[in-house]
Amino acid sequence: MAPPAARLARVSRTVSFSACHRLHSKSLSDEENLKLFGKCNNPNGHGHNYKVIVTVHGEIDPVSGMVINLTDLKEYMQEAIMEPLDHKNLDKDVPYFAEVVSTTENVAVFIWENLKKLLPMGTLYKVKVYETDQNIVVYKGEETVSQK
Ligand SMILES: Nc1nc2c(c(=O)[nH]1)N=C([C@H](O)[C@H](O)COP(=O)(O)OP(=O)(O)OP(=O)(O)O)CN2
Ligand SMILES: [Zn+2]
Repeated sequence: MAPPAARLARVSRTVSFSACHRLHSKSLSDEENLKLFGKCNNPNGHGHNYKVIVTVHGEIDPVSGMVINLTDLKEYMQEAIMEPLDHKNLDKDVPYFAEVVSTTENVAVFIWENLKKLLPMGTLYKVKVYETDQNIVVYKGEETVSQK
């Protein structure tokens, strides 16, 4: 008789962190930055209470009944999200954002790359970042093929 089919599931966990930032691109003049980013280019920055939902996918282990132990996922999210980002000035305290504009898109990529290093290979499925209740970014690790 055929063995029972493995069941695939997605598991999510949420964290919230507070941070401030300023939208400013080093590739643009001060005037261009102000025109592009408006109030978000305020030199002294502004703050958000970000919410992040991380989703992992994989087979439900028949012995443990888990795709991933949520206690482990909590620790990975602490290391990948809370420690580098919570109560930080993204642009000044997080080296990644010294050269990368601290948009929510790039915050999602930063979190993805950090988590990918910690999670079992191929299990990270989605990073969803709420900058506000209205402004939401989803990143699933996609890249375009380099033209270089
Ligand atoms: N594509 C993106 N656009 C913008 C981002 C971003 O991360 N990605 N970020 C901002 C600013 O950070 C800003 O804080 C958001 O401003 P706004 O849309 O005005 O949202 P608010 O909640 O401050 O204003 P409401 O009017 O209450 O919605 C801008 N653009
Ligand atoms: Zn902002």
